[in-house]
Amino acid sequence: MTSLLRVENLSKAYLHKGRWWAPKRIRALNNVSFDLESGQTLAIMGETGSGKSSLAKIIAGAERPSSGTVYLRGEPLKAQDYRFRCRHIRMVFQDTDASLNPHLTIGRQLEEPLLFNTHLSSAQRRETVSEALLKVGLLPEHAVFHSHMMSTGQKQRACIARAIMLNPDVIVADEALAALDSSIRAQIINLLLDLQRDMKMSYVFVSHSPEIIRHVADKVMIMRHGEIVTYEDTASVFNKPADGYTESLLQQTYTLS
Ligand SMILES: Nc1ncnc2c1ncn2[C@@H]1O[C@H](COP(=O)(O)OP(=O)(O)OP(=O)(O)O)[C@@H](O)[C@H]1O
Repeated sequence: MTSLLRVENLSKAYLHKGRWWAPKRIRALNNVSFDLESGQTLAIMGETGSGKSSLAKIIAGAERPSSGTVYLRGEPLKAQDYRFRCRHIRMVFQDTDASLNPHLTIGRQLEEPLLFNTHLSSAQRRETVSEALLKVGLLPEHAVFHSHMMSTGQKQRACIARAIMLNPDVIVADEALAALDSSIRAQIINLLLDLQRDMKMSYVFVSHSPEIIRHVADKVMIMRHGEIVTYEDTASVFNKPADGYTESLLQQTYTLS
């Protein structure tokens, strides 16, 4: 059976240009391959610089791979096909202030994906924005707010609302919970789980927190130096860590509540 998302032999190298020395190639990803099924959550863990964000950005189309292919339902995704990818794969980031435009109302920002990707009338767009705000636990009235009028938790809810506007298949969350305090974090996790159940989305979850990963993930991928060290069911990874590196990552303490 065809997987929802297939990542095949993905590699990424960055060129670090120095002023006094020759450009240096940094290999961020090296032949990474995996499959993600519909409705499942994959968590990606690894030490700083292991390639997690590079992988997340390439899946979401925010970065181009040096080589390799991402497939959605068996169809290869082309780097230039931004509109198609936008409909199906959306990204949620840690920094809500950088993600939201301070000059536009929340409603306008949520409406944008509808403007560019649908033929809905202005009244239908307003209605869809109100529905999305309610789905993420905000009020239709928040449509006229600017981001500076909202708490960090509310801003992350607005970012999630924007991500779900086009009913995507996959949401890529890169440390999306890291900036939240623990009680808000628990609420947002529950929101994401509810949305996943209702909308049958798959998640790719980059996180440093073993506790969150244990709670949300079906599968865990452990990365090191741009390569996959482990890719297994969550229970197997936690019950029997394959190596000392995985074990040390799982022993880091973060709190869920
Ligand atoms: N835009 C970029 N330009 C140059 N080098 C980059 C760029 N993005 C990432 N890198 C390099 O690629 C490697 C992998 O970085 P990446 O951000 O993917 O790792 P990470 O596991 O997400 O790290 P962290 O947990 O610190 O976010 C690192 O050596 C990093 O310095």
